[in-house]
Amino acid sequence: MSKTAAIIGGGVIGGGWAARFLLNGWDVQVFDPDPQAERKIGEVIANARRALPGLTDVALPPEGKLSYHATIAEAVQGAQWVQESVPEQLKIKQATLADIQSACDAEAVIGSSTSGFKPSELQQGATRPEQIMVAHPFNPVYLLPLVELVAPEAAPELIDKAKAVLTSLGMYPLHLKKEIDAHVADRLLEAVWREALWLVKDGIATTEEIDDSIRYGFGIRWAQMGLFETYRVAGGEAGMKHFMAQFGPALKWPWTKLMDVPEFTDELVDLIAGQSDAQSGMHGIRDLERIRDNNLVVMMRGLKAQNWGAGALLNAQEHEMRKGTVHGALAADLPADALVETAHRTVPLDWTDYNGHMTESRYLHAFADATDRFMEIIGCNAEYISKGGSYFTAETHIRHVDEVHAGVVITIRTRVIMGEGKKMHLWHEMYDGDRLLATGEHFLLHVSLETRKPSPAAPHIEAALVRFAKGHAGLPTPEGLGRAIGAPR
Ligand SMILES: NC(=O)C1=CN([C@@H]2O[C@H](COP(=O)(O)OP(=O)(O)OC[C@H]3O[C@@H](n4cnc5c(N)ncnc54)[C@H](O)[C@@H]3O)[C@@H](O)[C@H]2O)C=CC1
Ligand SMILES: C[N+](C)(C)CC(=O)CC(=O)[O-]
Repeated sequence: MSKTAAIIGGGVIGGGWAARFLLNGWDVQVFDPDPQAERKIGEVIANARRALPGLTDVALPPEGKLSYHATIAEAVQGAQWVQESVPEQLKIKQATLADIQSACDAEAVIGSSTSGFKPSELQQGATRPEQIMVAHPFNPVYLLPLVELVAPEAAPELIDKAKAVLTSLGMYPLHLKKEIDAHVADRLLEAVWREALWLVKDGIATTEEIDDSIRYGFGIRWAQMGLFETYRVAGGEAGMKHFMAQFGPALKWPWTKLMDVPEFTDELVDLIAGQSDAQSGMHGIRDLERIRDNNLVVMMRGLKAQNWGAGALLNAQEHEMRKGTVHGALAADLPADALVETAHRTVPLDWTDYNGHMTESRYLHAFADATDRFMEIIGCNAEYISKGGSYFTAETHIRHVDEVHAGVVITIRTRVIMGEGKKMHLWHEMYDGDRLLATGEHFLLHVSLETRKPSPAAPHIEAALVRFAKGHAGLPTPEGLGRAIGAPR
């Protein structure tokens, strides 16, 4: 069944939602009265196409279909998810939700992107209040996984459905059981924002100095452990109680201005905007978005390698994406006489270099991942390795045949040239569609991780390897096999 999302309001946040759904294979139907909406959403989606597909090491499904509609009633037709992202004004939101409910499927999830309104406020006057929930995302919606889901009155099945959809989009639904103004994350952000305004107004620090105090320090820390886990570590061996004993008294000192809000005068707005222009005005907004996205991709892929926080979420998404596909299959599920597809992934943003194409070390990275996947296929998986058997690479030869850029989906197909006893000789071919990009020839030895010396592979692994070696022996010899760099002497 095709999956359809309706995006009502396609500004910064609606555009981000449109990209998140579209790039995960959903059809997206947009309504926004702004005549510039199509252009603006197109620019957000273009940014998302650069950044999102390379986050995981498995390619996303083919993009869905994007369409623009003249009315809300038309846009919500057939949608299983309707996301409202109109301006943060209660009256506009309530009127929009009423229009949505008069035309949408009664089974659809209606999510509101509201940063601050409670579901009970949004639901006032609604025909089916229990269908409306807060689904508060974070900018950029196509990269950041968090969605605060607030729906105290919704049926548990609707919540489960909403969680399942968001998870399938690679998002992290944080289900809050109680409604409160500004939910949880914006309460925290608001406290920091308020304090920062005071610091500028009082002439203590500039916008740039405040940003530096975040991005060179606790901002990096928060991205991986949050507040409480970070402070637990800061308590040292004595832990959280010691931390609280040490810093608890400071709560009573005048370290914050709490609810004391600076008056929002033109002077303050000009002061902040002027300092912000001086700090960042040399970059256009789309440039800043791309800088932000590059940094987020690199950070999230770093966390992915650690299998931690937002990175662990990417690994879980990838695991689901592999299920039931050739990328989750094992030897017995695959024909012995055909090359084995060991990778199908998008070239991530951080794999390119100053020449504007995939940098050479990433060819080895991609081939090494393909070898790992082939090892998994023949049974040399994490469990087997934890018991002390594995393969070490003894020799590698890579040929760079053609260029490839970030965002391109590459496929690697693998052939066993020789596989018997301890020896495994693999030949990888990397393609963009039919275009050969590179080949990788790798010779590996099975080893004991205890002695660090070559050792026989377990019988089931050798059998799986031999099966492919025999099946592949009948295929034509690949061009370039066994080649060395023929330097004149
Ligand atoms: N900008 C941010 O950082 C975040 C905003 N939000 C929330 O998302 C919602 C939207 O905010 P933004 O995207 O930032 O605003 P925005 O101003 O960028 O976009 C709002 C869009 O709604 C359209 N619009 C206006 N009236 C409409 C109507 N009656 N029907 C359909 N579309 C209409 C406008 O043409 C515009 O494209 C707000 O509730 C906001 O609190 C949530 C998370 C972060
Ligand atoms: C400023 N804001 C309240 C609209 C911010 C959010 O709601 C979340 C975010 O992306 O920072």
